Amino acid sequence: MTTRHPLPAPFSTSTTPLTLITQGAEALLYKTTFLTPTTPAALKIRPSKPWRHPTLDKRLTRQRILAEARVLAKCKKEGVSVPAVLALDWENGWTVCEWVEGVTVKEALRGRDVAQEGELRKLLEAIGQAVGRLHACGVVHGDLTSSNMMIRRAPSQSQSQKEDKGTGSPSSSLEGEIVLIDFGLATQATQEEDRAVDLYVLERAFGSTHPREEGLFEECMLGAYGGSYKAARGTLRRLEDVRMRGRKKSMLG
Ligand SMILES: Nc1ncnc2c1ncn2[C@@H]1O[C@H](COP(=O)(O)OP(=O)(O)OP(=O)(O)O)[C@@H](O)[C@H]1O
Repeated sequence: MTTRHPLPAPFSTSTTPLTLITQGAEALLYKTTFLTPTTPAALKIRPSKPWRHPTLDKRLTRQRILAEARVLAKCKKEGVSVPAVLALDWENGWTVCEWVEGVTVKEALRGRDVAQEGELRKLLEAIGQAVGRLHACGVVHGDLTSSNMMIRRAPSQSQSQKEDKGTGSPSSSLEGEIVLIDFGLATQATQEEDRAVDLYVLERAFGSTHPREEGLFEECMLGAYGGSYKAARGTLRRLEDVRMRGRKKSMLG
């Protein structure tokens, strides 16, 4: 994939190849290397927005980069599984993070064999625990979806999964550590309501992206979440209110 966006220094003069992974509304994500030629890294560039006033644009870019890096640093410190921040430059709008070898939960579930129910249950429980650890340290993700969580694998496993995508072979396994990514909308929040809304966003996104797996979401993912930290049960009770409000809202159109 190529892009017309100019790369910021030092990447514009680097001899390391950059592979564009995704180009979202806010950022471009490249795979590259950092510090050593064999250390893979994820480079996230937030290009300047030509329609914004330059001063405002710089301020917003700086705020978002710093907010995301602060949350990632806090999570790392508290033992939540997230990519480590390796470097950042808010003037030029980029962050470099540790590269997570693996696939997104979305990709893994799309390529899954229906017979793998035991593995699916374990995966949903691991997601519940990962989200619980995040909430326990006072962070709300803000955009929890199956695209924003990865299953970390050994490089060889990850390669064979890519080759066997969709064949339902054993290599499309759901096993591995859950790593939460994309903290662009994350906030440091300690309110029960914020955590409940975070879960509701995930529940809705999961139901529409993975209707086959939706039935196990409550039992496995929310079940594991409920036992993952002290205030989790209260958050689950609050989730019921959030759901009710969601239903009323959709009935009223
Ligand atoms: N640290 C990482 N290691 C490996 N892959 C990553 C990493 N960070 C992101 N990715 C890959 O790049 C994709 C996009 O990343 P991310 O969600 O952070 O970018 P984004 O542009 O903000 O996306 P979105 O538009 O969905 O919010 C992910 O779905 C994942 O496949």
